[in-house]
Parts: sequence; structure tokens; C-alpha cells
Amino acid sequence: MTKTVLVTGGAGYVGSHCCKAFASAGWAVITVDNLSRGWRDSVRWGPLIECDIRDGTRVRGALEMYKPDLVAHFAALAYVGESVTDPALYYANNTAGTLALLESMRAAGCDRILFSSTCASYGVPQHVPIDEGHPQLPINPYGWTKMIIERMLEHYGRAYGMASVSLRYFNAAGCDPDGEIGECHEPETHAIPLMIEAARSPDRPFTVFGTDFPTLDGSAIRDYIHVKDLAQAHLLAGEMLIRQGGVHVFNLGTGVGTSVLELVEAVARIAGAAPAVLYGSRREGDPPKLVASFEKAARELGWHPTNSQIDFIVETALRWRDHPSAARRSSH
Ligand SMILES: NC(=O)c1ccc[n+]([C@@H]2O[C@H](COP(=O)([O-])OP(=O)(O)OC[C@H]3O[C@@H](n4cnc5c(N)ncnc54)[C@H](O)[C@@H]3O)[C@@H](O)[C@H]2O)c1
Ligand SMILES: O=c1ccn([C@@H]2O[C@H](COP(=O)(O)OP(=O)(O)O[C@H]3O[C@H](CO)[C@@H](O)[C@H](O)[C@H]3O)[C@@H](O)[C@H]2O)c(=O)[nH]1
Repeated sequence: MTKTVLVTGGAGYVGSHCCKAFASAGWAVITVDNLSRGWRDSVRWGPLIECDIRDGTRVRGALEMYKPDLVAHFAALAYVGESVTDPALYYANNTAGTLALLESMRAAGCDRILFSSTCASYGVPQHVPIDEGHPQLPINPYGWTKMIIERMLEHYGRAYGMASVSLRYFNAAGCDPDGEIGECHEPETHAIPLMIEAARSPDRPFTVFGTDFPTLDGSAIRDYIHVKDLAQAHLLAGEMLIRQGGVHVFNLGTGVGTSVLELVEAVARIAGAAPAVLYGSRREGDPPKLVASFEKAARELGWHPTNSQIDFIVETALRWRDHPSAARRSSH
């Protein structure tokens, strides 16, 4: 029988790639998105219900109508800097928004959820690679909103039997290898799209935030995970949740760290043009090194990242920049 997933935030970057993966695996996909940060033309694998996750009447109506086996919850605001200057927006949208969603789910009798959490909930790591048992001490409001949601899910599991998987992504990167959808944030703050922009337009140089980190080349190290690998993990986690329920947490990363300067080199190599680079000071709240241990996801979900070589990440991101939808958006 066809399984159904209701995807909040399905018009966004990670959400739309997951919609494609679920649809390719034969699931029916319904997107709920208010398009505050998403794109109507990224919703291609089922209907879009254009509404806010806090609109209890419409969300409950959608859940009662489609009776999804699972909710995959991506909808959130996700700019660290914005969360520092306007925390109220983040607590209202992310934390209160998720509470409203959970209440709509309870009212509609829907009791399984996949949640987009983040390695930003760990704060400055005490050791790397970071495993799921590492203490969580976020250093910005965005990270706190996500950590509080994880606690809500634990409590909802215990009290109401709500089954959940919190997936703590490291740095989502790359785009659909078929070139149909890609990364598009407005404004764009993520390293790889900005480096590609700089390689394409010499008048828009890329600024390296910090050259004095305690790393080999002085720039910060992150664990870049291809969005296609993330999508595959959501499928596996969804299937596991339907089989066995429970409350789970998994890191999704590769175990490999790449420095900002190594990324610049990769973009130069693959784009065939070196991005113009400026060297700036550290961005507030940026830890020197974030690298995941994904052993638990490998063991319990059978998940392995297979698309996350840096060259492939950059290659797919570049392919997307040539897509007419990406060009339309960047000319906004
Ligand atoms: N991109 C990353 O590297 C990364 C890393 C860790 C975690 N995450 C998490 O993954 C999720 C997706 O991130 P993304 O990069 O795809 O972001 P995105 O901004 O591209 O997508 C988020 C989507 O949610 C929608 N949305 C936001 N608030 C909403 C609301 N109240 N009601 C309905 N829709 C709403 C937006 O319109 C957008 O389409 C987020 O929860 C983010 O915190 C992302
Ligand atoms: O113009 C830029 C932009 C970024 N960076 C650096 O590049 C790395 C990656 O930065 P970015 O792509 O902005 O990602 P993060 O700040 O690491 O945040 C992403 O990854 C987090 C998990 O690590 C998620 O929680 C966030 O939602 C997501 O935006 C960091 O070291 C940045 O300091 C620069 O040097 N210059």
C-alpha cells in the first residue's frame, strides 16, 4: 500500500530534496509551507498546502484529509545571525510553531514525526568527532530552539506515545544530481553557493571568516553532507519509525572535515575559475571544527553517506546554478 508523508517546509532546500526522495521511493507526498523562505516551483512531487504550521485549523484539516503515515518536519527559520538579533521570531516560528504542529498531529491522531535538528545544538564541541552522547550546549538562539524541540519530542514520546526521530544534520550541501532542484536561500549566507557566486562574478568576492582558528590552515572546519544523502537518511528513518516507533536521535554527517580554504580550492578546481577571496575576521559564534560521528545511524538505520565527496558536492551545486529556476531566483 502507498505510504504518505506530510512534509512541512517542503518548498525549502533540504525539504524539497526529501520530497523527491520519498516520491522516488513510491510515497505520496504532501507539502505544507508558508513560502516565507521557500519556492513554489520547488514543490514538484505532490500538492502544496500554502499555510503556516501554526495555523492549527488548516494543518489539522490536512492531516485528517491525507492521513499521513508520517510527518517530516523541516519548516523553520535557520539563520544563526538573525536568531541572535531577533530571537522572538525564532522562538515563535520554530519552537511555538513546532508545538502547534505537534498539537495538530495529536488532534488528528497522527503520531510519527521526523525532525530536522542540527549540530548547532552541540555548541562548541568538547571533542570531535561528535557523537550523539556529546553534551548539547547551543551558543545561539537558533540552536536553542532546535534543542528545546528535541526535548519536547522526548516528552511527547513519553507522555503521549508520539514516535520521533531527530536528525542532527551537519552542513547540508550540494544539490539534486539531476539538476531539478537546488539550494536557494534569500539572502544566501552559506559558504558553497557564495564561493560559486564569487567564481562566477569576480565583483562578488568570497570572504573567509577567520584565518586564526587552531586548524592546519587556520580556517574553520565543517562536515559537509550531500543533501541527497540526507534525503536517504530520512527515508530510512521514516521506515524505521513505522516499523518500531520510539524516540530516536541521529547525527547525519560524514566523519570527514573540510576547511573553508580547502572548499575554496575545490570550487576553483571544479568551476575552472578561482573565486576572488578576501580574508576577514571570525563570524561570531562559529566553532573551529564540527565533525560528526555517524556510527549510530550506520548501525541502527543502515545509513552511509555515498554522495558526499567534496568534489561531487561542488559539482552538483554548480550544475544547479545553471538551471533556469536558479538563474530566475538570483536575478530577484
Ligand atoms: N541547511 C543546513 O545546512 C541545515 C543544517 C542543519 C539543520 N537544518 C534544518 O533543516 C531544515 C531545512 O533547512 P533548509 O536549509 O532547507 O531551510 P529553507 O529555509 O530552505 O527551508 C525551510 C522551509 O520552511 C518554510 N517555513 C519556515 N517557517 C515556516 C512556517 N512557520 N510555516 C510553514 N512553513 C515554514 C520556509 O518557507 C522554507 O520553505 C530547517 O529546519 C533547518 O533548521 C538545515
Ligand atoms: O561567507 C562566508 C560564509 C561561511 N563561511 C564559513 O564557512 C563555514 C560554513 O558556513 P555556512 O555555510 O554558513 O554554514 P554554518 O554556519 O556552519 O551553518 C549551517 O550548518 C549548521 C550546522 O553546522 C546548520 O545548523 C545551519 O542551519 C546551517 O546554515 C563556516 O566555517 C563559516 O564561517 C565563510 O568563511 N564565509
